[in-house]
Amino acid sequence: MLNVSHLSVDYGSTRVVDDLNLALGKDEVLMLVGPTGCGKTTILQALAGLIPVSAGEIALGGWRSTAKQPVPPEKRNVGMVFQDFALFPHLTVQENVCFRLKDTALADHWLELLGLENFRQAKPASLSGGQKQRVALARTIAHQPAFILLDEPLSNLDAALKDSLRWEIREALKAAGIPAIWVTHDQEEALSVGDRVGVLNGGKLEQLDTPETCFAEPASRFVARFLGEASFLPGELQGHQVTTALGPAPGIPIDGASGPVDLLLRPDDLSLIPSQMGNGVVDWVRYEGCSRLFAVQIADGVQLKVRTSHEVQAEPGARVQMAITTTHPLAAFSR
Ligand SMILES: Nc1ncnc2c1ncn2[C@@H]1O[C@H](COP(=O)(O)OP(=O)(O)OP(=O)(O)O)[C@@H](O)[C@H]1O
Repeated sequence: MLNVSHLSVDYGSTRVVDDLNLALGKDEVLMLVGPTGCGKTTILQALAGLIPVSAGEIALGGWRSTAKQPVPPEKRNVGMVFQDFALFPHLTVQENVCFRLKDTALADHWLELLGLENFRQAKPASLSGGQKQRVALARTIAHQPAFILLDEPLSNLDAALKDSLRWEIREALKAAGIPAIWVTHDQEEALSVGDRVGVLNGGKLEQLDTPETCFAEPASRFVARFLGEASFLPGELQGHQVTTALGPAPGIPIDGASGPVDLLLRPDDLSLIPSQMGNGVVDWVRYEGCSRLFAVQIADGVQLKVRTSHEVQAEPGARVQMAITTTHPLAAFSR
C-alpha cells in the first residue's frame, strides 16, 4: 500500500504542497481535484520521484523515500499516464506497448482488452486521441507497476469520448488490480469515477473521502462550492433540525456547527413551481437541454439555485414558489 505522510514540497520559498497525508488502498482509484495551481501535478511528480520533496515520506512495500534519502524514480515501480499520451511516434502500437517489456503476453492481453487488436501495426500519428490514450494505458498497465499516476488523461479529448473512456480506464485499472491516483480538472469525473476524492486548496488537502461524503457533507464551504452548484440558506440548527425561511429541514452540523447556520442546498434539493403568490423571484434561468437551472431570490436577498425539468418555464422577474424537497440531511455550516 502506498503511504504518504506529512509530505511537503517547496519551489524556492513557496510551499506548494503542504503536509499531505494519504494511504492508497489495494486497488483504489483516488481522484485528486482542485483549482488550477493548487499543487495536483506537483504531488504526482513528487510521488513519482521526479522532483525533490522538502519534508515527509513516501513509502511502498520495500522502499521508503524522504527528503534526505530519496528513492530514484526507477526504483519506485510507478506507472504514469499523461494528457499528451507520451508515445514513441516512430514505433507501432505493439512496439510502444512492448517497449522494454519482458512478458509480451501481458501486452497482448491489454491490447485486446482495450480494443486495440486491429491497430497493432499502426503508428500513433494515425490514431485518434482516445486510441492513443488507450495505447498509453495498455503500455503502463502491461509493465505491472505497483501504482499508477494519471495526470489529466482525458483533457485533450472531446466531451463524448471523455465520458466513455473514463469508465474504460477505471475498469482496466480495476481488472489489473493496480491502485491509481488520477488528477482531473473535472468535478463530475472525480465524483463518478473515484472510489475516493481528494479536494486540494492551495497545496492542502481539505477533504479526502468517498464521493458521496465529499458532495453531501463537505468539510468546508470551499469543498462544497468546488464540487458543484452550492447555495447557502440561513437557518437555526437545533439538534438535527434546521429552521429556515423555506420551513424545517434535516441538517448535519459540519465541524460542530450549532445555532445560526448556513444550510448547503444543491440544485436538486429544491423544487420550483411558477406561482403569482410565490415566495421567490427568478433572477436568471439557463436552459440545459434536459433541464433548466434557475437562480431565485427569496427573503433577505438570499439567492438559491434550483434545477427543474426543461418543461418548467418562468422568465426572470416572475414569482415562483420554492420548497426544500430533499429528505436526506443537509450540511449545516456555522454562520
Ligand atoms: N518548476 C516550477 N517552479 C516554480 N514553481 C512551480 C513549478 N511548477 C509549478 N510551480 C507552481 O507550483 C504551484 C502548483 O503547480 P501545479 O502544476 O502542481 O498545480 P496544478 O494544481 O497541477 O495546476 P493545473 O490544474 O493548472 O495543472 C503553482 O503555483 C505553480 O505556479
